Amino acid sequence: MAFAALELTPDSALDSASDSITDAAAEHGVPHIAEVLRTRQAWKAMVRRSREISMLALRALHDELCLYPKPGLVSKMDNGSHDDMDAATFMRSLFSLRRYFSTIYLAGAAGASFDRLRRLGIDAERRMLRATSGINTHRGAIFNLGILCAAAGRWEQEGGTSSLSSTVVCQWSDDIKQMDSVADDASHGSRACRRYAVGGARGEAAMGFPHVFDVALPALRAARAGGASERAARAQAFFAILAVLDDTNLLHRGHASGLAYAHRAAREFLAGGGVLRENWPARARAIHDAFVRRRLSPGGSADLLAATLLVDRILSGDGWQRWR
Ligand SMILES: CC(C)(COP(=O)(O)OP(=O)(O)OC[C@H]1O[C@@H](n2cnc3c(N)ncnc32)[C@H](O[C@H]2O[C@H](COP(=O)(O)OP(=O)(O)OP(=O)(O)O)[C@@H](O)[C@H]2O)[C@@H]1O)[C@@H](O)C(=O)NCCC(=O)NCCS
Ligand SMILES: Nc1ncnc2[nH]cnc12
Repeated sequence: MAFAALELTPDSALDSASDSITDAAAEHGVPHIAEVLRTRQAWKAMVRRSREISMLALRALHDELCLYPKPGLVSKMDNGSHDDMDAATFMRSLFSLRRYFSTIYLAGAAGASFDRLRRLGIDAERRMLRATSGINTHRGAIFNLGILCAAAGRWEQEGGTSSLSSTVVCQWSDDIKQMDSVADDASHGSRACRRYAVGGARGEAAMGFPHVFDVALPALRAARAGGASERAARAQAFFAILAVLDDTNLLHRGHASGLAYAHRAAREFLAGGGVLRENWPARARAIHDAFVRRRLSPGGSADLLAATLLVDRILSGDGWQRWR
């Protein structure tokens, strides 16, 4: 997938011209013009960084889609437990979000309220539904990765001193918890949260994404360190999430027994050596087929895998150009 087409031509020529004007203005005693130009330069750097973050979020969603086997879920190999969507649906959805992630990064950098983030998320969901003819592909991802992009904006503005997870909690946890009191009863997820007393996406975000930072990211990095391929490391991270997450999609479709079945299958896969076993793709494929037979689809686990791949790249300094 060449995201280069979406990458903007670096405006380094304009940057160097602007730098020389700034220096001249400062030298000849017109500091306010220099300050204006410096502010303009800082803003342009932030916009460039927001586009890098957007590309990282789109790559994370694309990498999640492409991972196979991924029990019950859509990939480019098959549609998993779904009759209403395929990989093309996810690709249309993913590209409809390219401006959303950069916008919400800038909103976070500017210290936006949760209400502002919420409105951006709702607008993004509207664009997603238009792109997918009404299919819910990434509603949870809009929420999960949107908050993490906003947190990245805030965190980078503050110099990266605290942690991304604590930035989510400090900035928006109370507001996210308040969402419960006005939850939309119509959604599968909010009904599952109430019926089974689980936190769902809101609970995960309000706690600073523990399944990303404390479960999946360590599993991803340990698998890489153990010599696993990138595909295998991503599969290991996915199964680590699936083994423990209260995924409301699993509860919605499979009820408590479906969630327990999914947890057990993932734990057995990991206990059997996970991806460090030679035949892991065959074992993962057997679990995928069993989920499809049961119509189970862990969409929340898929979202948190994408969130993990995004966070991994942000924390590893991945980006097209250093923005400062
Ligand atoms: C904040 C909301 C998104 C909360 O939505 P909801 O009330 O529905 O509650 P949840 O189910 O908890 O979350 C919604 C989606 O989040 C994913 N998810 C599920 N469990 C978890 C979890 N434990 N942690 C994190 N994320 C989780 C999941 O999304 C993915 O699955 C969907 C696709 O799968 P599918 O099976 O097709 O789903 P359905 O169509 O529902 O089922 P079928 O009909 O096919 O059987 C897809 O969305 C994936 O992303 C959950 O579905 C909501 O209140 C909201 O959007 N608020 C407004 C926006 C906002 O506040 N934004 C804040 C700033 S960005
Ligand atoms: N690959 C996928 N298949 C089904 N639902 C999903 N939700 C997020 N990613 C998904």
